[in-house]
Amino acid sequence: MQSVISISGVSKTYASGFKALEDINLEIRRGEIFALLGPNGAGKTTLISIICGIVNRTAGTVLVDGHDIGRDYRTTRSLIGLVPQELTADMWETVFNACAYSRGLFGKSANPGYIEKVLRDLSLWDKRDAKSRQLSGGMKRRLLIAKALAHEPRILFLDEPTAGVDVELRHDLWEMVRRLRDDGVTIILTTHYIEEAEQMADRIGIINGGKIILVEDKAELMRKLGRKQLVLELRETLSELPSQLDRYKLERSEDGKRLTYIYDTKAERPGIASLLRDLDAAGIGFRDLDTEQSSLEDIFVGLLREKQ
Ligand SMILES: Nc1ncnc2c1ncn2[C@@H]1O[C@H](COP(=O)(O)OP(=O)(O)OP(=O)(O)O)[C@@H](O)[C@H]1O
Repeated sequence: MQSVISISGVSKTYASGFKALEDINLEIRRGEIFALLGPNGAGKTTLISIICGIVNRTAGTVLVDGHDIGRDYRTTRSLIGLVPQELTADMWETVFNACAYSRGLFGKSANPGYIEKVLRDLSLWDKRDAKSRQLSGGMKRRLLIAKALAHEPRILFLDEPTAGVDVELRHDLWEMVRRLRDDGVTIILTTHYIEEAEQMADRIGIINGGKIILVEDKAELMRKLGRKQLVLELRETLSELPSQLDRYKLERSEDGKRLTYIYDTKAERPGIASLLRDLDAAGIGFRDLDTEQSSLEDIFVGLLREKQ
């Protein structure tokens, strides 16, 4: 698939001397939902800000739809809609006018019908004459999205779109993002909510300490690293694991009351049946058992630990 954003060799050292990004190479595919996942301070906002031309890079190149962000700033910026992390809105402007004004900033001719559609999609039409300061926090966030969409961008950046929003709005946003993607808009979202990446993304990039440590199809990532664990609550405390169980690489809890078996869900023989038989043969009884799918969170935490 063709890249809509090509980032090569991008580094950023802030004036303070802090190196926020180091040699970032990343291709964003046209029409995908790409989640940039990373802990606080990883460099997500810095990277987005560079692509949007808000922060200058120290080294490297960024092409947006084939245009250089330095040389063709006006073109690249007009292709992009940015929903910032912080709630900033022109307090005195009405919802409708704020959107119409945003559109005008990009030199697009007025199109009240389009603005109406955006506001309706975001359930803001009823509030079109309200001033921003009269909106609730969730509505302000919707307004930021409406403003970012007002000039019909082909690429939408959402920086922590659901930080501090309620579950309902979060699901509304996810639905809207999917609709935009269906219309051919490329979406890049940053998040540290793993659930968000898991729910939404086609591909996931993990960034930590200013470096991209992994980029992968979400499904592939979950498949490759997706493991399940079986936890057995033992009937009696086990002080030592009998050697005939070695091949299962069981993990014994410190208090000896629990055994954990990690298995690959894709394996032809995950080995559960034989484990239970062998436990029985070894005289180890259990009173309860539970299985857990390792989530993207486990994968993420595991990866960060590995890279440290
Ligand atoms: N203007 C600045 N001057 C100096 N350092 C900065 C500046 N802006 C950001 N940084 C530092 O760069 C690093 C990356 O910040 P950035 O905001 O890109 O992280 P982030 O991944 O978006 O974090 P969060 O999830 O908390 O939003 C942080 O250590 C931050 O303190």
